[in-house]
Amino acid sequence: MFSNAQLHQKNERAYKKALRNERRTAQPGRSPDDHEWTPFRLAEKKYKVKFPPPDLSGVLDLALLDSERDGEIQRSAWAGSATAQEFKNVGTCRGRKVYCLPRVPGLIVMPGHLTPEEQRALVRWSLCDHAKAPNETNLDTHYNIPSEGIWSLHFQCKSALLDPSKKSPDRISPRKAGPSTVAPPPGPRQLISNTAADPSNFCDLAKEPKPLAAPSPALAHATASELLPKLRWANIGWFYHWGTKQYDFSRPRVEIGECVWKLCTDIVRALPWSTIFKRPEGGNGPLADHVDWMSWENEYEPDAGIVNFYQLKDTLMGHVDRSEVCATSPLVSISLGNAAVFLIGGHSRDQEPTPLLLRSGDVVVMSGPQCRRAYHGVPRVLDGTLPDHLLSFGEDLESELFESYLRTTRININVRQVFPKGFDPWKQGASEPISDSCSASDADV
Ligand SMILES: O=C(O)CCC(=O)C(=O)O
Ligand SMILES: [Fe+2]
Repeated sequence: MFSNAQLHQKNERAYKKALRNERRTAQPGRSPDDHEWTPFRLAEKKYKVKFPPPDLSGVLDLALLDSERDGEIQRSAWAGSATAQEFKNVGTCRGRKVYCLPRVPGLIVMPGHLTPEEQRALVRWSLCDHAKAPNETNLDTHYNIPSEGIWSLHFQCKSALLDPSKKSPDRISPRKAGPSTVAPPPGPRQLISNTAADPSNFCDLAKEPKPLAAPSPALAHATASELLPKLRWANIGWFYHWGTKQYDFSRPRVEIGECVWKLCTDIVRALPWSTIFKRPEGGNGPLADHVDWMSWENEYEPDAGIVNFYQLKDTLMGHVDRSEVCATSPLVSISLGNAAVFLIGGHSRDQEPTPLLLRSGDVVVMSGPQCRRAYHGVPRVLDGTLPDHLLSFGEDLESELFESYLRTTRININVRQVFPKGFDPWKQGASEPISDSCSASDADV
């Protein structure tokens, strides 16, 4: 087995062997000519390529500015460049530096914003506290996941392996399609482009039927440890309906975990908004006058979101988060675990995206009308980039399980505000939430 570092060195035997393999297995003529792809798709393709490893010299890697992170960067074979893209320091937030990218007004990057302790606490929160009922995960569409949640059951499976006096939990049964479930269309998952929500169409979108997704047919019983790598997302706050890509306001919102709610509100209150949205010297620069940043300090109220769990092979295709009625208020995005290439472009895929390297503990905020409705995606999770502080949870079994899970994982906590302050969905005609039962929705299992 060759190491990741060897696959990055052109004169290594491993590199040459992998290159020969790649040439043998490449299937010429399968993809359309490059000129048929939009600049966003081209960038996705570039960073997805497994071998030869993509060149990250055009990827802005702001961790390189921080000498405290030298070790973390040098231990992995991946690094971007601190000069790849234009950026400016616009002040501090909670004592850490804040950067903006002039190419994407409203995009805020805070490298290394979270301490190692905060990162470990958020990993625990994501897996132990959050990825379970009443929050929905992608696994719920297909399996009857017991209420303890997938992480606790995985822990019980592993404990039973080490201690024969402990009983291993029963295998998890697959769900059966019900009379009201709707099978997803055959073939690869459709990229449905949903209507952008706004206060004027909210009522119609809220009334659209949101049927339950049908489970995949013929799934076998499985252990929690077998299913854990298939955990892909856990819902936060208002329930999201994947079939229509709209929120389902007929289901009551689950409170956001206190630690995440507080972290996001502290960040939004402490950001130097007047500098971030300052019009460039002497001009009618691109920053619109109507950006409502002055109200965010008091009116920011996160109420929805998602925790994304990426295994090393997973990607998130370019998309726009347009289901929130409020199209400007800050979206807070927290990266944990392995690093990734994040692409952010403009309002169409025709605009070439800016690539950023996001590492564990980095926080990105997407705010204002240009950035909140910009195309963005994650074409690559970078293997071997887990920082040491996520390999030191402790000495007990659960700590070991966190460490081994994280070696192949990136977690992203993505927190949003659906409604502008003062907008009352029930006065607009949305049906009141009816029950607190946990239904299942479309998922990649
Ligand atoms: O994983 C990320 O950094 C971005 C996630 C994202 O864009 C989303 O959940 O909509
Ligand atoms: Fe997104």
